[in-house]
Amino acid sequence: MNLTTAELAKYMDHTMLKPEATEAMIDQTIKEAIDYNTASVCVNPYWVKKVSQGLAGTTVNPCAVIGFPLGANATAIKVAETNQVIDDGAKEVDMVINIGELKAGHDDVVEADIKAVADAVHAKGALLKVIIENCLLTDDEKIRACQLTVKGGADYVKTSTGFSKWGAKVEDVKLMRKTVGPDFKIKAAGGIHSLAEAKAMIAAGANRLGVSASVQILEEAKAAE
Ligand SMILES: O=C[C@H](O)COP(=O)(O)O
Repeated sequence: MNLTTAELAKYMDHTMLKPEATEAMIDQTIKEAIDYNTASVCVNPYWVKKVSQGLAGTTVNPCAVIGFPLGANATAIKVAETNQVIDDGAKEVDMVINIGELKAGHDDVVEADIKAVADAVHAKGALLKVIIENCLLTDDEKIRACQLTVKGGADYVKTSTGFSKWGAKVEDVKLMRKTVGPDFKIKAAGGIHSLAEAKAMIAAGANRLGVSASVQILEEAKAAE
Protein backbone atom coordinates (compact mmCIF):
# COMPACT_ATOMS: atom_id res chain seq x y z
CA MET A 1 0.00 0.00 0.00
CA ASN A 2 1.47 3.31 -1.08
CA LEU A 3 0.26 6.09 1.17
CA THR A 4 2.10 9.37 1.52
CA THR A 5 2.76 10.56 5.06
CA ALA A 6 0.10 13.25 4.59
CA GLU A 7 -2.44 10.65 3.45
CA LEU A 8 -1.60 8.37 6.39
CA ALA A 9 -2.02 11.30 8.80
CA LYS A 10 -5.61 11.72 7.60
CA TYR A 11 -6.36 8.19 8.83
CA MET A 12 -5.33 9.15 12.33
CA ASP A 13 -7.29 10.19 15.36
CA HIS A 14 -4.34 11.55 17.35
CA THR A 15 -5.31 10.31 20.78
CA MET A 16 -4.64 11.48 24.33
CA LEU A 17 -6.98 9.61 26.66
CA LYS A 18 -4.67 9.02 29.61
CA PRO A 19 -6.46 9.79 32.87
CA GLU A 20 -3.34 11.61 34.06
CA ALA A 21 -3.22 13.91 31.00
CA THR A 22 -2.35 17.48 31.98
CA GLU A 23 -3.14 20.68 30.13
CA ALA A 24 0.45 20.70 28.87
CA MET A 25 0.02 17.19 27.45
CA ILE A 26 -3.22 18.22 25.74
CA ASP A 27 -1.47 21.31 24.29
CA GLN A 28 1.31 19.10 22.95
CA THR A 29 -1.23 16.72 21.38
CA ILE A 30 -3.02 19.62 19.67
CA LYS A 31 0.29 20.97 18.35
CA GLU A 32 1.32 17.58 16.96
CA ALA A 33 -2.07 17.07 15.30
CA ILE A 34 -1.83 20.45 13.58
CA ASP A 35 1.82 19.88 12.56
CA TYR A 36 1.00 16.56 10.91
CA ASN A 37 -2.61 17.45 9.90
CA THR A 38 -4.25 14.36 11.40
CA ALA A 39 -7.97 13.60 11.03
CA SER A 40 -8.77 14.50 14.62
CA VAL A 41 -7.58 14.96 18.17
CA CYS A 42 -9.36 12.44 20.42
CA VAL A 43 -9.62 13.29 24.12
CA ASN A 44 -11.71 12.77 27.23
CA PRO A 45 -14.76 15.07 27.55
CA TYR A 46 -13.14 17.43 30.06
CA TRP A 47 -10.61 18.58 27.43
CA VAL A 48 -12.83 19.02 24.38
CA LYS A 49 -13.43 22.74 24.77
CA LYS A 50 -9.69 23.39 24.94
CA VAL A 51 -9.02 21.11 21.97
CA SER A 52 -11.75 22.76 19.96
CA GLN A 53 -10.26 26.22 20.64
CA GLY A 54 -6.77 24.96 19.79
CA LEU A 55 -7.90 23.43 16.49
CA ALA A 56 -9.98 26.41 15.34
CA GLY A 57 -9.20 27.30 11.73
CA THR A 58 -7.57 23.93 10.98
CA THR A 59 -8.93 20.84 9.20
CA VAL A 60 -8.33 18.67 12.30
CA ASN A 61 -11.58 17.69 14.04
CA PRO A 62 -12.06 17.72 17.81
CA CYS A 63 -13.19 14.23 18.88
CA ALA A 64 -14.45 13.13 22.32
CA VAL A 65 -15.05 9.72 23.87
CA ILE A 66 -18.25 9.20 25.86
CA GLY A 67 -19.42 6.38 28.11
CA PHE A 68 -15.72 5.65 28.18
CA PRO A 69 -14.10 3.21 28.77
CA LEU A 70 -16.68 0.80 30.21
CA GLY A 71 -19.88 1.68 28.34
CA ALA A 72 -22.07 0.75 31.29
CA ASN A 73 -23.70 4.14 31.84
CA ALA A 74 -27.43 4.78 31.50
CA THR A 75 -28.36 5.78 27.95
CA ALA A 76 -29.62 9.15 29.23
CA ILE A 77 -26.16 9.87 30.65
CA LYS A 78 -24.51 8.93 27.34
CA VAL A 79 -26.90 11.28 25.52
CA ALA A 80 -26.30 14.10 28.00
CA GLU A 81 -22.54 13.59 27.72
CA THR A 82 -22.86 13.61 23.93
CA ASN A 83 -24.75 16.90 23.95
CA GLN A 84 -22.18 18.41 26.30
CA VAL A 85 -19.13 17.41 24.24
CA ILE A 86 -20.70 18.63 21.00
CA ASP A 87 -21.68 21.92 22.63
CA ASP A 88 -18.02 22.12 23.74
CA GLY A 89 -16.91 21.72 20.11
CA ALA A 90 -16.65 17.98 19.34
CA LYS A 91 -17.25 17.15 15.68
CA GLU A 92 -16.77 13.43 16.28
CA VAL A 93 -17.97 11.28 19.18
CA ASP A 94 -16.68 7.80 20.10
CA MET A 95 -19.08 5.87 22.38
CA VAL A 96 -18.72 2.50 24.11
CA ILE A 97 -21.62 0.05 23.75
CA ASN A 98 -23.30 -1.65 26.71
CA ILE A 99 -21.08 -4.72 26.60
CA GLY A 100 -22.89 -6.70 29.32
CA GLU A 101 -26.23 -6.31 27.59
CA LEU A 102 -24.69 -7.48 24.30
CA LYS A 103 -23.29 -10.58 25.99
CA ALA A 104 -26.69 -11.26 27.62
CA GLY A 105 -28.31 -11.24 24.18
CA HIS A 106 -30.29 -8.07 24.86
CA ASP A 107 -29.72 -6.75 21.36
CA ASP A 108 -32.71 -4.40 21.51
CA VAL A 109 -31.14 -2.60 24.50
CA VAL A 110 -27.75 -2.32 22.79
CA GLU A 111 -29.30 -1.01 19.58
CA ALA A 112 -31.49 1.52 21.43
CA ASP A 113 -28.44 2.79 23.35
CA ILE A 114 -26.53 3.30 20.08
CA LYS A 115 -29.52 4.85 18.33
CA ALA A 116 -30.16 7.36 21.12
CA VAL A 117 -26.55 8.57 20.92
CA ALA A 118 -26.54 8.49 17.10
CA ASP A 119 -29.67 10.65 17.00
CA ALA A 120 -28.13 13.16 19.43
CA VAL A 121 -24.86 13.25 17.47
CA HIS A 122 -26.50 13.65 14.07
CA ALA A 123 -28.97 16.29 15.31
CA LYS A 124 -25.92 18.48 15.89
CA GLY A 125 -24.11 17.59 12.66
CA ALA A 126 -21.34 15.47 14.20
CA LEU A 127 -20.41 11.86 13.49
CA LEU A 128 -20.53 8.77 15.69
CA LYS A 129 -18.05 5.94 16.15
CA VAL A 130 -19.21 2.96 18.20
CA ILE A 131 -16.65 1.04 20.24
CA ILE A 132 -17.50 -2.64 20.60
CA GLU A 133 -14.43 -3.73 22.65
CA ASN A 134 -13.56 -6.88 20.70
CA CYS A 135 -11.18 -8.25 23.36
CA LEU A 136 -14.20 -9.01 25.58
CA LEU A 137 -16.30 -10.60 22.81
CA THR A 138 -16.66 -13.94 21.04
CA ASP A 139 -16.71 -13.84 17.24
CA ASP A 140 -20.51 -14.19 17.30
CA GLU A 141 -20.75 -11.24 19.68
CA LYS A 142 -18.40 -9.16 17.50
CA ILE A 143 -20.64 -9.85 14.49
CA ARG A 144 -23.82 -8.93 16.42
CA ALA A 145 -22.17 -5.77 17.78
CA CYS A 146 -21.23 -4.70 14.25
CA GLN A 147 -24.76 -5.39 12.97
CA LEU A 148 -26.31 -3.42 15.85
CA THR A 149 -23.93 -0.53 15.20
CA VAL A 150 -25.10 -0.38 11.59
CA LYS A 151 -28.78 -0.72 12.58
CA GLY A 152 -28.37 1.91 15.30
CA GLY A 153 -27.37 4.44 12.66
CA ALA A 154 -23.73 5.08 13.61
CA ASP A 155 -21.06 6.18 11.14
CA TYR A 156 -18.18 3.93 12.22
CA VAL A 157 -17.68 0.75 14.20
CA LYS A 158 -14.50 0.84 16.31
CA THR A 159 -12.49 -2.11 17.57
CA SER A 160 -11.40 -1.11 21.08
CA THR A 161 -11.02 1.47 23.81
CA GLY A 162 -7.32 0.73 24.32
CA PHE A 163 -8.12 0.41 28.03
CA SER A 164 -9.13 -3.28 28.28
CA LYS A 165 -7.26 -6.57 27.79
CA TRP A 166 -5.87 -5.69 24.38
CA GLY A 167 -6.54 -3.38 21.46
CA ALA A 168 -7.02 -3.70 17.71
CA LYS A 169 -6.27 -6.97 15.94
CA VAL A 170 -6.01 -7.43 12.19
CA GLU A 171 -8.24 -10.51 12.23
CA ASP A 172 -10.96 -8.56 14.06
CA VAL A 173 -10.83 -5.73 11.52
CA LYS A 174 -11.20 -8.35 8.76
CA LEU A 175 -14.21 -9.89 10.53
CA MET A 176 -15.75 -6.44 11.04
CA ARG A 177 -15.21 -5.55 7.36
CA LYS A 178 -16.79 -8.84 6.28
CA THR A 179 -19.76 -8.15 8.57
CA VAL A 180 -20.48 -4.51 7.73
CA GLY A 181 -19.73 -4.72 4.01
CA PRO A 182 -17.48 -2.55 1.87
CA ASP A 183 -18.98 0.88 2.58
CA PHE A 184 -19.52 1.18 6.34
CA LYS A 185 -16.56 2.75 8.11
CA ILE A 186 -14.25 1.01 10.59
CA LYS A 187 -11.86 2.51 13.13
CA ALA A 188 -9.04 0.38 14.54
CA ALA A 189 -7.70 1.61 17.89
CA GLY A 190 -5.46 0.51 20.69
CA GLY A 191 -1.94 -0.89 20.51
CA ILE A 192 -1.08 0.41 17.03
CA HIS A 193 2.47 1.62 17.56
CA SER A 194 4.37 1.11 14.31
CA LEU A 195 4.02 1.95 10.62
CA ALA A 196 3.72 -1.75 9.79
CA GLU A 197 0.86 -2.16 12.28
CA ALA A 198 -0.91 0.94 10.97
CA LYS A 199 -0.61 -0.28 7.37
CA ALA A 200 -1.81 -3.77 8.32
CA MET A 201 -4.96 -2.30 9.89
CA ILE A 202 -5.68 -0.24 6.78
CA ALA A 203 -5.06 -3.23 4.53
CA ALA A 204 -7.52 -5.24 6.65
CA GLY A 205 -10.20 -2.62 6.08
CA ALA A 206 -9.76 0.20 8.60
CA ASN A 207 -10.76 3.70 7.49
CA ARG A 208 -9.51 5.41 10.64
CA LEU A 209 -6.86 4.62 13.26
CA GLY A 210 -7.01 5.62 16.94
CA VAL A 211 -3.39 6.13 17.88
CA SER A 212 -1.42 7.81 20.64
CA ALA A 213 1.88 6.99 18.86
CA SER A 214 0.92 9.04 15.79
CA VAL A 215 4.12 11.10 15.72
CA GLN A 216 6.32 7.99 15.94
CA ILE A 217 4.37 6.30 13.13
CA LEU A 218 4.28 9.37 10.89
CA GLU A 219 8.01 9.98 11.40
CA GLU A 220 8.58 6.34 10.40
CA ALA A 221 6.47 6.93 7.29
CA LYS A 222 8.39 10.12 6.45
CA ALA A 223 11.71 8.33 6.76
CA ALA A 224 10.46 5.59 4.42
CA GLU A 225 9.21 8.02 1.73
O1 LIG B 1 -8.49 4.96 20.69
C1 LIG B 1 -7.68 5.06 21.49
C2 LIG B 1 -6.70 4.24 22.18
O2 LIG B 1 -6.87 4.40 23.56
C3 LIG B 1 -5.29 4.56 21.79
O3 LIG B 1 -4.49 3.51 22.23
P1 LIG B 1 -2.90 3.55 22.11
O4 LIG B 1 -2.42 4.46 23.22
O5 LIG B 1 -2.46 2.14 22.33
O6 LIG B 1 -2.55 4.08 20.77
